[in-house]
Amino acid sequence: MAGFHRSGSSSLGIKHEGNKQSIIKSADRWLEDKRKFDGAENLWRIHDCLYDMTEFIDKHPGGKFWIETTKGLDITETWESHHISSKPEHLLPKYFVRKAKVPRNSPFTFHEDGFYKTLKRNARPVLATLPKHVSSTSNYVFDVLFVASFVLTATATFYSSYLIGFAAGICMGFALLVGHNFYHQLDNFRIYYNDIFMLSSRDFRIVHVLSHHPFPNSVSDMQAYLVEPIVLLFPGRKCFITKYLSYIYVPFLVWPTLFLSVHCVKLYEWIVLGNSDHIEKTLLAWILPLFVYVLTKQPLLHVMTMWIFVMLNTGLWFSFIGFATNHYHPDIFMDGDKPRENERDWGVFQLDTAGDKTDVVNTNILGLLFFGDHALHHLFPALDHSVIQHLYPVFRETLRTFNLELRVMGKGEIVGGYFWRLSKEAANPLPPAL
Ligand code: HEM
Repeated sequence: MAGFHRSGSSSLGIKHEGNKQSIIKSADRWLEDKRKFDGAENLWRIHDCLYDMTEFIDKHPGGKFWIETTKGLDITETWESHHISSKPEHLLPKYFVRKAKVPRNSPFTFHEDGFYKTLKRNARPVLATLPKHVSSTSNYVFDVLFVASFVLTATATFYSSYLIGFAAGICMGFALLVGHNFYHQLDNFRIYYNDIFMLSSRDFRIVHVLSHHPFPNSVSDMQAYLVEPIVLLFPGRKCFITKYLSYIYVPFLVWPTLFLSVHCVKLYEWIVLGNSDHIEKTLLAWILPLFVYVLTKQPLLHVMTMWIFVMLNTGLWFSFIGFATNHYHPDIFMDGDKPRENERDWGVFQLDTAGDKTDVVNTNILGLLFFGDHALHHLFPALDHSVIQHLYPVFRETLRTFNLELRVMGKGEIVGGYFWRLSKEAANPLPPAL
């Protein structure tokens, strides 16, 4: 138990070195570390086969990014969960190169008669009956929040109102929470809204889509160890400061400054260290202060002060809803806890590591704003929030078939559970149960 998060060992048996990195972790380091253990031999690995997808990069209907970024990785989990139709399976043999030489660095299974594959098959006919425009609600909500964030920030600056600045921060926080819906989908222009609000679309797609989603709460989940050793979520020995003071410094210091700190590190790497990789995406964040400066004609210092104030509130709101919820209640499995003995179905693991909030299950817009319908989103991340609503009947039926339950908790329980997790050292000795 002691020092688990520092040694990087995993009760699931996953090898990864990510949590040995410095405080501000780099998404590219995560990719590098994973390549070392995936046995993909500079190709693309899916289950135990290797494929050469080079020719397919520009042809991928889900966009170039996914294939280009994942060269040299085992993409089994992401591939399985981001496609529901059987089209990709039929296409795959065309790119087959050879069998992999080493076993997968992942304990998860996708058996045809297991929970996840059964759910996927059950979902297909439901999805086929849904009209195409069903997902447009999310687009409208995101567009409105995007425009409102600009208007509120400009108004706050013009009237020097920190109250309006606070509202702008909340609005932008919601915009980023809704924006999360779009990261998983095919390449689309709306992901750049997030860059403008200081959340790098490239980094977040790696940290969240390629790392957190396939391997939630495991040593390979970069989101869970992102700010180690300041925020320690895994079981293991914690020093006095992290154990007793994180209740204070996490919500009042780490959350508000999250985006600004990462942004400053990126600027430092560019200006001082000369690393200009993807710098154009980082610089998109300056569109907002530039717009406010030109529109309001206020002194630059005032524009910058208000922008920073808005971003502090954005970080706070986004982190409060995003991090303090869903994954970290001490009853929820965290790598280091005792895992299930014989059940390694990937879908069951998603249920073991995700919690749902009582008041945002099956509520469409509320779900979109507050990270609701979390378990279903984890099972089908590429589906728009407005679409996953329609899967509840087959989801519940499949849960019954496999004698499983959806883990639903009250808001207070989830938030309290997060802070309890910050100080919890002992690993859970019993496997998770649903
Ligand atoms: C990291 C790996 C991958 C990710 C994250 C990913 C993601 C996606 C996404 C988001 C879509 C759009 C889904 C939609 O709008 O309904 C998609 C579509 C698709 N992808 Fe991928 N993809 C990956 C790898 C692959 C690979 C290796 C293949 C090769 C067979 C592939 C074949 C397809 C096909 C054929 C579609 C169209 C599916 C359909 O029309 O039903 N993808 N992918």
